[in-house]
Amino acid sequence: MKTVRCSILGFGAIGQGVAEVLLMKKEYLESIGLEVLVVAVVDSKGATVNPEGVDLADCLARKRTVGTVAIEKLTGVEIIRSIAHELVIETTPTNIVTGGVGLQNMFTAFETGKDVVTSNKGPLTLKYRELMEAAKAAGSNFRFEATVGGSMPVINLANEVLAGNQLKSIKGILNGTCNYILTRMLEERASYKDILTESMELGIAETDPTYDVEGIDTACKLVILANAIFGRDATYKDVEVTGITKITPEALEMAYERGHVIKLIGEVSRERIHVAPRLVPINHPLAVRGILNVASIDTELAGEITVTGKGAGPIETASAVLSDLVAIYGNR
Ligand SMILES: NC(=O)c1ccc[n+]([C@@H]2O[C@H](COP(=O)([O-])OP(=O)(O)OC[C@H]3O[C@@H](n4cnc5c(N)ncnc54)[C@H](O)[C@@H]3O)[C@@H](O)[C@H]2O)c1
Ligand SMILES: N[C@@H](CCO)C(=O)O
Ligand code: NA
Repeated sequence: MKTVRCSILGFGAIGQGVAEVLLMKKEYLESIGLEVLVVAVVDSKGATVNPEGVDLADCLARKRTVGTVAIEKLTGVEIIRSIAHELVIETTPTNIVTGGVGLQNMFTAFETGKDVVTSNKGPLTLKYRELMEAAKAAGSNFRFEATVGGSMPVINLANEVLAGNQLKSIKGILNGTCNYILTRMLEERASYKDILTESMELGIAETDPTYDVEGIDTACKLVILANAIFGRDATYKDVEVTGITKITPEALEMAYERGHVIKLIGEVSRERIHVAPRLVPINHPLAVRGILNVASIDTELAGEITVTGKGAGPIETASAVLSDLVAIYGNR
């Protein structure tokens, strides 16, 4: 049995989803020879630490009742430096202005030779090249399938499953919150404000939901795809961005009467990165509903390959974190 010691930095919707999935998948992980021991859980107020393994069920219960896991006043960086472990699971909020605490966590993880699996888009949007170089210099694994499309495989699909195939573009819906809002505004005439509030309660919206509705979140994901799949050196400023805040129920209904839905469509190629609301025919493969994401990958050898799946949500996103963890440590 191989023991993988890890920290979970950020214990909101996704950090808690990861904890639940690690509890659910304990037997499966053992069946492939892995014992995953969480040695520290950190939120904005502090940490729970145990080098022998924290009690995840207790952390989840305390987070729900008391609102924090803080027992010790330790930050992510302090945990990374002081507690022996192999893997940092980084799920703090996305911040595309400074990279947030996630950027420091990731650089410190690589500095100390640790692997990183993350759902946090900020650091990858701002400093992709620097992070890759730091990971490479340290000989660390760095995987981030959860950053784009949540549970929907796209980064590993493009780079691993489709290896050798030159890719021309990726086009699709990469924000679950916007798709949920647009779907329910059209189908139930629900109010924009109510659905946005519900999205926050469901744990699918960003910590700052303007990131979702202004198209910023989709832009970040396109930057990650541009860098990770198309070999570009892009940052947020390379993206043309329009969000969904000006879409009215009347516009959605008028489009529908003419056989179309309005979707927030992102597209990335070697030449251009852009996101904006676009008309999509009702029966088109990109016309997915609710929190679903979809990505159409235009390939050199295989034509278009389209995937769809839940783009947000704690357990769904944790499924991508789990697959990255297994890809690093499992004997597949
Ligand atoms: N919610 C989703 O469906 C989803 C899906 C894919 C990716 N993501 C990304 O995953 C990350 C987490 O999203 P979330 O929905 O869980 O956000 P959230 O706001 O629910 O949780 C963020 C957590 O980070 C903690 N935190 C804040 N500042 C911190 C600090 N300085 N040190 C330690 N912890 C700190 C908060 O206490 C909270 O526990 C974000 O980067 C987001 O973009 C979210
Ligand atoms: N807020 C994001 C989470 C997934 O990255 C969304 O709604 O798609
Ligand atoms: Na994904």
